[in-house]
Amino acid sequence: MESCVSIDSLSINVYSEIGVLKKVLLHRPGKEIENLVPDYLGRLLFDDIPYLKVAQQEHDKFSDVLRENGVEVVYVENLIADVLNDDDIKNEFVEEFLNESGIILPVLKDALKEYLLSMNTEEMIDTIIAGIRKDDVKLKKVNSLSGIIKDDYPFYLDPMPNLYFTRDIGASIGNGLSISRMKTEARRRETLFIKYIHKYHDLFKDANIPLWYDRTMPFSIEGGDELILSDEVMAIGCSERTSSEAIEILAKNLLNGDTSFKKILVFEIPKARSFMHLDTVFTMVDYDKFTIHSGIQGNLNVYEISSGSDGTLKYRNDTNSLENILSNALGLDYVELIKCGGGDPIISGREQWNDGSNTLAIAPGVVVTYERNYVSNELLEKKGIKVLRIPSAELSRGRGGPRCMSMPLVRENLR
Ligand SMILES: NC(=[NH2+])NCCC[C@H](N)C(=O)O
Repeated sequence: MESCVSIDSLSINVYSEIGVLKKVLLHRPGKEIENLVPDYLGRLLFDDIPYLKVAQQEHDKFSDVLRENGVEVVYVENLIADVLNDDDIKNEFVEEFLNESGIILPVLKDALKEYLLSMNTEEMIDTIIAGIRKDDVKLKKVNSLSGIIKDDYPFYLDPMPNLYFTRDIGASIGNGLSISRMKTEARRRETLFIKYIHKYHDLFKDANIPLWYDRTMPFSIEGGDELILSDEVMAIGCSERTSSEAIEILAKNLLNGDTSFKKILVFEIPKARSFMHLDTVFTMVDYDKFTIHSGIQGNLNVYEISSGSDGTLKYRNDTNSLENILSNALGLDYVELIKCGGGDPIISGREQWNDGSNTLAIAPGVVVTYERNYVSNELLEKKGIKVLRIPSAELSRGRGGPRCMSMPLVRENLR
């Protein structure tokens, strides 16, 4: 992908999983984590409650490691604050947000709107992410049955504790964007941030960024399933979160769009919480090296999608070994699959659960990982990979690792 445009001027440029990372979108976990309570953990997609203070320290360490390695870190909360400093856009956003939160009772909607709009923009964004408890807002007395009989659910607006997994809400693909349609109600509103940033932020609004998929489409797809193997090939997980219908729509738009992409490899993985996205079991760490969780190896079907000259999609079940499928796709003689936890059933079970296969490559052969997955980390080093470890006691409780916690916006193109 040679181009005469300076890469620093591009708002989105991602043609690989491993090209030098220049700019990335994160969210620093905040008060939303403290609104997690045992009764609603499952619905909010958590298994435990992280200790916020330590989770923030760990997240700051993550962003420090990225900055020390030349990556520009931008935060969702700051970009959306830039956008919502315009009063009309702020109104539009709050209105849409409340509608999507299922707030239909007019008296409640007015009260929440007034409550939110009484705050400064930054405070309002933090509150929207943290959730609004019922005892935060005083409602006008209304003479209605629903005003008298109350359920004991504590929130008017649910918290969004998963927002620190920015990977999932969208995916930069080439110079375009796929805005996710999240599978679960718990995460669906998160993608409003991406919608507004894409539509209104100065960094994006005039850049003519094509949308390969949009959040309003009816089938679910999440960024953790979208991997850019090269400037010609993507891998997409057909998983617990990403549907075959969504993959087809994205494939049609991308493969028939004005891009270099020619093929999508669809990895059909078991639909299970511990394998929720493809990147929980498979990530790229170097030109010819991948991490893999052995739990999927026997259970993997791979289909290739390409586009015919008339724009119709063609499908082929590729029954080769995964190594052969990947080396063919990348034009290499050989690729190596590095097993999470060395393939030992206990170690790999434990380390994969804590995202041992979820590496974030910041350059070919250089990855950020959780330090707790020490067996997988040492193995990566033995294979010549440079491993930058970050602390993860609290962050890992959300079931996502460094790749899940980052949405690359700009990577250098590979030579
Ligand atoms: N790309 C990923 N693997 N993301 C992990 C997301 C974890 C989050 N708790 C969820 O269930 O949605």
